[in-house]
Amino acid sequence: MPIATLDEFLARSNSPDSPFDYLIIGGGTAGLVVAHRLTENANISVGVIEAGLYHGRSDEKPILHTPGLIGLAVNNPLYDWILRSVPQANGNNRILPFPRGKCLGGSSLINYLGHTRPSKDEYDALEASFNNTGWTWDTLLEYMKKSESFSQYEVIESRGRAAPPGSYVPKPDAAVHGTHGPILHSQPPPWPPYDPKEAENEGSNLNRVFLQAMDQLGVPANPEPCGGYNIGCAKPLMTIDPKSSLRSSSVSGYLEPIVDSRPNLLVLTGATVTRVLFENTDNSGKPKAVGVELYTSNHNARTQIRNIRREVILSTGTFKTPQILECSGLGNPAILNPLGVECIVDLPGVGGNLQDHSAVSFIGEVDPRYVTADILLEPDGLNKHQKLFDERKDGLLADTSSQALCYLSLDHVTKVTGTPHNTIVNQLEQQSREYINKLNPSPAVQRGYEKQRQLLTKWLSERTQAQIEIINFSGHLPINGLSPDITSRKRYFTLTACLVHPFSRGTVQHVPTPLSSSTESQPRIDPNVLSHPLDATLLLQGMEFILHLTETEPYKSAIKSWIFPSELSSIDLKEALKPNADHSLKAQVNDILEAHLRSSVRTTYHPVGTAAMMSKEDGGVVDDRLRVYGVDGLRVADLSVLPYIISAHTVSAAFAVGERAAELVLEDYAASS
Ligand SMILES: Cc1cc2nc3c(=O)[nH]c(=O)nc-3n(C[C@H](O)[C@H](O)[C@H](O)COP(=O)(O)OP(=O)(O)OC[C@H]3O[C@@H](n4cnc5c(N)ncnc54)[C@H](O)[C@@H]3O)c2cc1C
Repeated sequence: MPIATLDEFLARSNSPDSPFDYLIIGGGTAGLVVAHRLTENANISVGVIEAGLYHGRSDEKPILHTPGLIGLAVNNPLYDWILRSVPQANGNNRILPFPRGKCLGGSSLINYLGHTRPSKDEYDALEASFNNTGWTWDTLLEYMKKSESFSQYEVIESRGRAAPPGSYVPKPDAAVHGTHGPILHSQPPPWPPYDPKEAENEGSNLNRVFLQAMDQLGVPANPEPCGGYNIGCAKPLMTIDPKSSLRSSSVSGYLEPIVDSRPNLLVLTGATVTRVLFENTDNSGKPKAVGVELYTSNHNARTQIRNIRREVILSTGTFKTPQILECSGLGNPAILNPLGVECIVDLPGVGGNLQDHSAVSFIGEVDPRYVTADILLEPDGLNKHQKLFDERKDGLLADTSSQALCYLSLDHVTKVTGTPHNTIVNQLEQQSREYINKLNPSPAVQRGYEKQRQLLTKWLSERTQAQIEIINFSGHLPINGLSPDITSRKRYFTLTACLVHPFSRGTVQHVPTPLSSSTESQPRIDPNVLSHPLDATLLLQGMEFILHLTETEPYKSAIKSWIFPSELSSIDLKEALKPNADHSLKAQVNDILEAHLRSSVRTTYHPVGTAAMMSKEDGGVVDDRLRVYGVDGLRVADLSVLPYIISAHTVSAAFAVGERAAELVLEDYAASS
């Protein structure tokens, strides 16, 4: 695939007859969607600048493209920015990892492949509660469909007919899935397969055990979680090509098919944009974005790209977009001035409002008859599954260790834990008032937060809105430095409780690096995890739910011992979880859970919100056409624009934001041509 050199890129941007109309910064998930759609019009010239590299077509890098190997690209500087938080006061001062894709394809090339969608109300609230015209479930559904291809209706139906009782049998609704989009979706076959002749261990699928136990707890399977109602258990769709069983990403779907055939598109890699350049910064009119400054490590120098005819579009993601805005003089003057950056537009919301799903995992050993991802860590197991994958596109490598997940309303959770709903939400008003005052001195930002808080509070009591997600991973996730014992061929489960709608808000801020430095400057990330007291209360409810799940058959019989937290092994959980349990036994469990929360809470890599699409008076950074307030010629198209986090893993939203951004740009192009 032709990637331009810096000289070629500069030559194009300086050429009098074909400079770029649009310059997209960040060739990640949403950025490549915008590049693809804009260059469908041969009259529009587009440049893309990506800090990472291009890593070849799908069959060239198993570590990126084989589903069963997910996670191996994380922490590898070839593919990952390897960002880190500041120490978290409410998490025992630990530093939390924030992986982010650094490559063409961005985070869609290193993520865990799950494809989920939020509830209808969550997308409708973008318009209804925040006045973002055209941002509703109905419009976003069309963008999600436009980005995707799903075609396995018959395969799933026939597979369902052979499914043993308790298996998850999806019933995809053709009305909510796209069939002609660039991102391929599939439902990988379960492993071990349903056919008893092929199964070495029929009845050894831990996901089935999870679903059966959930059913016992009154949480049914949701056969179509993508249609606007996501409560219940599901085995999610995956961004996996059903023919090759390889990852489908923004680079394989949106870029590779067109890059050789569209002369109006030029891609530069290995170049990190440091700031946006403006004209009219002398108060002679609105500042107008005309180019960018970038840094290339192989030249160890900064260069300027100018002459952008129409717009610069930032698609650098939730952490880098606010950093670039701040470096460009857009942000809170009280933050910019000490950094030595002249503030050209006072936008106090830049870099605030950071949200992510916080999460806590539990790990235990299960009966060795269960087929779990741990097998792939054993040389003979890996060989066997590599052969299955190479010959039949099957086995553990064709899927992501068969995740099954479940979205639960607060009502579902508290029915199981027995905690009265009131005791959870009674303190909320008072706690939130105190929280807002501490959050940010800007009245605009406080107003925006208060609007979000009202929405989140309403959703707390709705049975159609998820508050907790439980993820079942068949295997031992490498968490808190723990790794599985592979020599003795043990098998494990990891159950994770995620907080879906956190009340806490964090920040991302630029940290200056000397111009001569050879390292790229990383932002200061403070997710401020569990800073709102309700978040800890809610997450503890999710954690207690997991204990009930593990005390429910058939999950209970599958478990041999607790690994993480190991203290659970010495507790009679059956007694402790009874409604009339002995007070001191209950207190012992609560102490274990509280300590586990503080020592292991992390996030699930779904950050949003740092350039929020809200009115400027509410601390917003972009309007509903994604234009940055106070300047001309600058838009944001990535997940930093979502004002609040949704009850879904976020890649489907990133594709939808990219599709919508492209349409908005094209509408404005048509109107002004
Ligand atoms: C490890 C991991 C697992 C995940 N698992 C899932 C999952 O299973 N399901 C799901 O739905 N979601 C998942 N997500 C989340 C999802 O992938 C992201 O939310 C989504 O891809 C973000 O898209 P984006 O366009 O906002 O940003 P990105 O895709 O991150 O794109 C930003 C791009 O900008 C580039 N860039 C940044 N700064 C600069 C600069 N200064 N100059 C030039 N280029 C720059 C980056 O290198 C990157 O290519 C996961 C994420 C991670 C990291």
